[in-house]
Amino acid sequence: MDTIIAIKGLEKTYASGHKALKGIDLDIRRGEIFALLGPNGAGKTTLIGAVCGLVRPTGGTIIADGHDISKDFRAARAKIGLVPQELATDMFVTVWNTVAFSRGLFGLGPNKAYLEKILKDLSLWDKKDAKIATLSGGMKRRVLIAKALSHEPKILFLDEPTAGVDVELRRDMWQMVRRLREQGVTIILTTHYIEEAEDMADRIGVINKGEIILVEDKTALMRKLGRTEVVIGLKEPTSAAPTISGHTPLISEDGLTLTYVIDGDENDEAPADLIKRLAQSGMDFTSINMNRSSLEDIFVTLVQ
Ligand SMILES: Nc1ncnc2c1ncn2[C@@H]1O[C@H](COP(=O)(O)OP(=O)(O)OP(=O)(O)O)[C@@H](O)[C@H]1O
Repeated sequence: MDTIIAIKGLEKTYASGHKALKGIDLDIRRGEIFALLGPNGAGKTTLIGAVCGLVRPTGGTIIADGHDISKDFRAARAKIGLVPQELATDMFVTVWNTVAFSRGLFGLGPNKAYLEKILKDLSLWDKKDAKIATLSGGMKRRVLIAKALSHEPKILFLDEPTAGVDVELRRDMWQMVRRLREQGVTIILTTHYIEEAEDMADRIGVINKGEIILVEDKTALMRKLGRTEVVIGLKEPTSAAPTISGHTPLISEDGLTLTYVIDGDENDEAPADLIKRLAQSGMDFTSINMNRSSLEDIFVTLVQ
């Protein structure tokens, strides 16, 4: 497996004495989309900050594309683009100039064709001469992304990219993320919108109280921890719940609803099989509902 970021024993204790990262070990694979999930205050921003050189770790090592962040910072940082949560500076500069300036910070010469392409991809081209202060919140977000991409990074961090963003920008953003991945860029994102991680990510990491509690392939995670509830509405109340293929249902108080729970690691056909057998048993049912647990359910269970 080709690792692009290797984090070992990473610790951060703030001056306040708060331990925000407690010995993080994490490998990010080249070319993947990795979603880092965690509740408020879990340490996501601190972890990203440490990799991007904004937070000075108090222990451990970070290697980004072969460069040690603390010993070889400039070379490591040149590989990384960061889309932070907020735009801090540059209010009176034009879109074009701020993006070109960001590129220059990495010692790269101007590349008009490249900058034009990213501005066009982000629907910012017609705003290229507008001052940042005159842009809407969504447009400012697009500028942040353009700045992060200005030096052609191999690794892109997106910290809560879609918080407070409208539907159109969210869609554009994910299209762009997919395009970048196709070009071989590795993407690490944090999000509170778990359905986005479910849609986009190849792997999921969960951080809680400064510790990584799980890193898993998304599909494997859904399979392992996800479950399906088959809810059967009955015509007549029952008190005797039929056990089918080893599954004993929960019976509602009125005896009219049976809920069978099928674990995620069972056969894909298990729910259909169960329904067929119920029908064969002669039971008279009026409705069938299937609820699959989402990544959100899995996440809440894990963090609890
Ligand atoms: N500069 C700082 N000084 C002291 N404590 C800090 C500092 N920055 C962050 N913390 C604390 O470290 C912990 C981790 O914060 P961090 O911002 O990394 O969490 P997060 O997972 O990004 O949270 P959120 O989802 O709310 O953005 C929190 O308890 C926070 O209060």
